[in-house]
Amino acid sequence: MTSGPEQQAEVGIIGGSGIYALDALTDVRRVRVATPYGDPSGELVLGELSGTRVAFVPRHGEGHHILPSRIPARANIHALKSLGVRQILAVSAVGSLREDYAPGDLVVPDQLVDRTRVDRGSTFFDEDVVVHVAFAEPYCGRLRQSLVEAAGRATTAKVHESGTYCCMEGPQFSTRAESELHRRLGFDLIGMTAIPEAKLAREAELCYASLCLVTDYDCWFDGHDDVTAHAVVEVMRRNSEAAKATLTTLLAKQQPDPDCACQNVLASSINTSLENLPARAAERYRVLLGKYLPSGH
Ligand SMILES: CSC[C@H]1O[C@H](OP(=O)(O)O)[C@H](O)[C@@H]1O
Ligand SMILES: Nc1ncnc2[nH]cnc12
Repeated sequence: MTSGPEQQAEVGIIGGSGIYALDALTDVRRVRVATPYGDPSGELVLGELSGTRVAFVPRHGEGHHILPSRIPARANIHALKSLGVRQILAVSAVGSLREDYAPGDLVVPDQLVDRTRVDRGSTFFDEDVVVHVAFAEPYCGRLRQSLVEAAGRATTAKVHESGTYCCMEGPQFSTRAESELHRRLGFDLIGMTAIPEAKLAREAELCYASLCLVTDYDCWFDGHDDVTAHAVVEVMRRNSEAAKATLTTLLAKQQPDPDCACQNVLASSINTSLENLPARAAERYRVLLGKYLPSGH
């Protein structure tokens, strides 16, 4: 683990489309963090927000050059964990699949459906150790509640307390038939990035919640323009202050809960005996499994 309090953070913030920096951070320093899973999306920005040590990473990289299928989510989450982060707040632009979730609204999703198609590196534990984490509730309930309250206090935007986020592969947006299908399947939001981020945060025993900004009605709604990338970024440009104000307000009050189930999930999830774990595996997984490794490792 990286040492020195100035190299540590309590909360990780992952920025999405339109959120490539946090201007309100003070005492800022940039760090390059190496991980067993390669390089994160870029340097991590360490700083203080509302008195909380924060580490920020824009998932698409600065200048938005990483497509959803190639986001190095394992490296991003591992890097945040190695800096001491216990909670992750993720920000995303999403399309809406229902009329009452309108562009400009904020949504804190409570459910997630994985409709990605390619291997995005969706587990840390891909050799020597087999882990099956519980994922019935993919987001941390406590952190979601804090986001909902903070958004209500910090903005005048409409805040929706729940929703099912469907993660598609992209990078192309949906056809009209797919958009209709997603609606009929009961999904509320469409995006391309919550998977594998949420799965990996759970495996890393981090509380994880997402603040979604509705940018469009995808392409199902007669009378509304079909989504384009430029339209998404333009709506984000107009509404990103609401997301940033929500984060600032949340961090002024939020305390990590060491007893949260998210932070102890591996206690009931590791199938492999760690007694005779090869040394190179212990090394690879030290940041993630440290507290479960037998002494001597
Ligand atoms: C720029 S439009 C499509 C792009 O926006 C969303 O990204 P993020 O979740 O990082 O805000 C969507 O998932 C796509 O990656
Ligand atoms: N309509 C849409 N589909 C997929 N990802 C999105 N991100 C923002 N709007 C989106």
